[in-house]
Amino acid sequence: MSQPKYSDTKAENAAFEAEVKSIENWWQTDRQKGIKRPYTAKSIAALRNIGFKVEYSSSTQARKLWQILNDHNANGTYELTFGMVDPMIVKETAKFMQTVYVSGAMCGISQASWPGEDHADYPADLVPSVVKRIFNTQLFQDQRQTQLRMRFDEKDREGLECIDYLQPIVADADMGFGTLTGCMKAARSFVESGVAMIHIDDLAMGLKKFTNGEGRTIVPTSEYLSRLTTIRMTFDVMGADTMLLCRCDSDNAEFITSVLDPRDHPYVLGATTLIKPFNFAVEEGKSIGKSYLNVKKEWKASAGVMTFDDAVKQKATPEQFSAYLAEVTAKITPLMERRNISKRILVEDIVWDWELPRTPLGQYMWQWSTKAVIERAILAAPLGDVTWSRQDKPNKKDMFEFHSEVRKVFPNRLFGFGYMGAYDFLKAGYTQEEFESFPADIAKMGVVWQVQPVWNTQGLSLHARQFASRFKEMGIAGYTREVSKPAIAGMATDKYGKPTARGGYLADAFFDVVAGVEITGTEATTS
Ligand SMILES: C[C@](O)(C(=O)O)[C@H](CC(=O)O)C(=O)O
Repeated sequence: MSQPKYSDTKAENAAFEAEVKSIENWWQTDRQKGIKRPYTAKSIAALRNIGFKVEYSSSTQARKLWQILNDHNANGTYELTFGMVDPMIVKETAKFMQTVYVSGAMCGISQASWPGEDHADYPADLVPSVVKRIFNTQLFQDQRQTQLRMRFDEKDREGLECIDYLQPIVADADMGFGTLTGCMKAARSFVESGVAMIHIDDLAMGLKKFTNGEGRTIVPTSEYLSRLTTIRMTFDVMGADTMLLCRCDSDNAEFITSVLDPRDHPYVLGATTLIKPFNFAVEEGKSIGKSYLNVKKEWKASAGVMTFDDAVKQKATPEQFSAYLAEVTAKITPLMERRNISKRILVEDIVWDWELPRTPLGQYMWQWSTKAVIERAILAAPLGDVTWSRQDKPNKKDMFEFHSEVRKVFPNRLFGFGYMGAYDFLKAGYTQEEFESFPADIAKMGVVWQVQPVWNTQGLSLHARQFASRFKEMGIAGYTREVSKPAIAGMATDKYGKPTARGGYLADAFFDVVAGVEITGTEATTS
């Protein structure tokens, strides 16, 4: 019979109390102390493998990233990186980039066994598996470099490049893969992959549209906060310092899945003329061959679609409306109370119905605003380490307002920002100079981690297309001239002048060590 884990319940209590204390102490560290949890250290301890501490590489990488981003924040500078999925490309960027980004969209299109658009419909461990491959390659390249360097004596080593291959990896955790337990498992896989930071957003699963003119669909604030809490709880249970980037996709969102959270009520759209439901209008439109978008536009106009507050404003005098606003903004005011307050002040019922505009997929219509995005980001911030408001297109006013308002509440907040592939700064009203200085300008507001996520489908595709066409023309002789010779010339070489790209000497070193041959210093050979 095996030994029981504890000699008696007193020993068990002592081990449990020690675990609680160690969590409390950990939460006081510089890295952790800014996070506000809605649960206790005791609850986390009660979910742990007590007395069995695993130190994850993810924590090491997260602490490194935390330092990098805080240094940028202190200096008003920034890290600008791009999306990568191929470990060998990551290796080449190590000399120039401090971080690596693994994009969900790029994994979905190029790494899943069945490719697709950015729906996060691939297996939940796909992005972690890409991160793991990249992280293992980083370790390998670092090990290869150690082996190469240790073959030289100290003086000769001075002329050899010495690269930090272990750039922290930031990865896309999309919407958290559905259920609470799904979200937990995804977070666990990310930690085990060696990731430094993941981002999670407030989008609804399965409702992303790309080209049909429909906007994004978000989940209620409460669901977004539970996703973030689930991730944070998983990190805490694992004892991982992994960073959490709270991405908010409410900018330009058009729909919300549910109206259960009163914090969302001011932004839900309702009909002020009680016509037939939008759903019916869509069916009728279909039967006579009208496009969905036209039906939507016409229906919204006939139904007088607006927020409840706008419906009140339309009926109230300016004094009545100010009195109404003063009451409803004093605290979280659900729709029912908004109705009662407006009725008391205006002495009439406001005709307004948020069920009529529901779409054939059940979404409620939503009026996005920077204020709504700011409110979400502020609620989310204490659970995470970095904030990112994803924008459909660059917008000067929103950029400034968002970051400065969040900073009024969290003065030292770190932000991330993604440059979507189709962004056109000049069309969005920026001058060329403003565009050039944009990354540095937003860094001054705390936007310290910046990314171009979709380089794979732009830069890499462009290079591949150009190379394929050139290869067709020049053949293998041209390849040697234009590709292999310059590539080899650019590689670090071993002490005998051989290029070191794939680390053949590392492979051989394992054999040498087993055979008792010394592999360091001037006696080493690299044959
Ligand atoms: C950043 C992003 O989440 C990604 O998966 O790379 C995408 C990128 C894109 O679709 O342009 C996103 O911004 O939603």
